[in-house]
Amino acid sequence: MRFDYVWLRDHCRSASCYNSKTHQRSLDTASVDLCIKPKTIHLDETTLFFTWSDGHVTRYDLKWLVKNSYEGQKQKVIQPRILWNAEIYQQAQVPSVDFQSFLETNEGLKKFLQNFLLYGIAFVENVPPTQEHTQKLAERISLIRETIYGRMWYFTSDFSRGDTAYTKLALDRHTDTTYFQEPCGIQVFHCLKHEGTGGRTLLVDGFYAAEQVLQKAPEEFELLSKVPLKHEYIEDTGQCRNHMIGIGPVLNIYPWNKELYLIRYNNYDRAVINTIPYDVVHRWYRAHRTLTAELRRPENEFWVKLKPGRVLFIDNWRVLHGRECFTGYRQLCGCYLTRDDVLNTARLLGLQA
Ligand SMILES: C[N+](C)(C)CCCC[C@H](N)C(=O)O
Ligand SMILES: O=C(O)CCC(=O)C(=O)O
Ligand SMILES: [Fe+2]
Repeated sequence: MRFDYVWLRDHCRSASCYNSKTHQRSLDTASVDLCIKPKTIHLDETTLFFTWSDGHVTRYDLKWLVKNSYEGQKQKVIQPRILWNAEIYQQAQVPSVDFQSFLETNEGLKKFLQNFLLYGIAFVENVPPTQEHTQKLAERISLIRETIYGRMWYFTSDFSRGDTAYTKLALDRHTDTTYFQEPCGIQVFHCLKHEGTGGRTLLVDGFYAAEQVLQKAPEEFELLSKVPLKHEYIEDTGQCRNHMIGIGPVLNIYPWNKELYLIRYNNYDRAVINTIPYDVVHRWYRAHRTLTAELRRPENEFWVKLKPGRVLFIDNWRVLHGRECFTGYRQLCGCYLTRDDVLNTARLLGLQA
């Protein structure tokens, strides 16, 4: 491990530099001389001591340094996951959590969140089929993210909004709200009614597909993670007028450990490509095709029929959803959740997130 002297001064946990009650830094980092060097360095069994030229002493527990070093972080993931195709997911026999235990016990909630974090999807069973009960579930783990679609939404094939979701047509796999600078973190679906045929939900682990691209064509994975492009939502129907634009690459990775954290994939809502130069755009289409081929492999498709009482939570930064075309009357309700607040709940229950 290697540590920079400014870094070592900046992270001093002495009472005058750091408030351990609020967990906030009191030291003004801008007042640290960028050429700072310790006057003396001393090491005992467990601790490293630095005395700076003004006499201030900084001490570091060696274990703390190991944990917080760049070299240490590089080997770790922020969020442990189990990547899946249909077979892996089905074999895992991930249990659903019951409505009562989800709402009333920390164990139920923790079990649910653990599965959700690992697989990017999770179900709650025996939920009374109403919008109010669905909202209760949502508010147990997070804050509802209000969007142009409302807070809790309730939709059927009435084309009340200028989007294909509000029809009976099939929808190919995609993530939602790619046209937001920060796409919604979690999507909640509860089918309250369906009298008719078809309408099954398709789920595909986008990170599993991306991992296959990384193995087969690493330069294509790299391109998809480097090249930013736009997604756009233009609505002009009746009272609803909206124009949203979101910019970012298809694959978003942390640079220090190359861990994927967000896939932005929606071929319907992808805007005109004008952010990729001529000499790159063809390679980008090739890379996009490779990813699409992985996402479309039948063995990666997990199909479920949503039923009243069974609420589905989808990690919209990871798992793509779609639907089969349908006939008859079909009513879906749900909402989006803010990702920060789901992760907050998970961390407070002791989960790594
Ligand atoms: C879920 N709800 C029906 C409210 C919204 C649908 C949004 C559909 C949009 N094309 C997208 O993929 O973001
Ligand atoms: O109707 C469905 O099952 C899902 C439609 C959809 O993709 C959405 O609402 O985001
Ligand atoms: Fe969608």
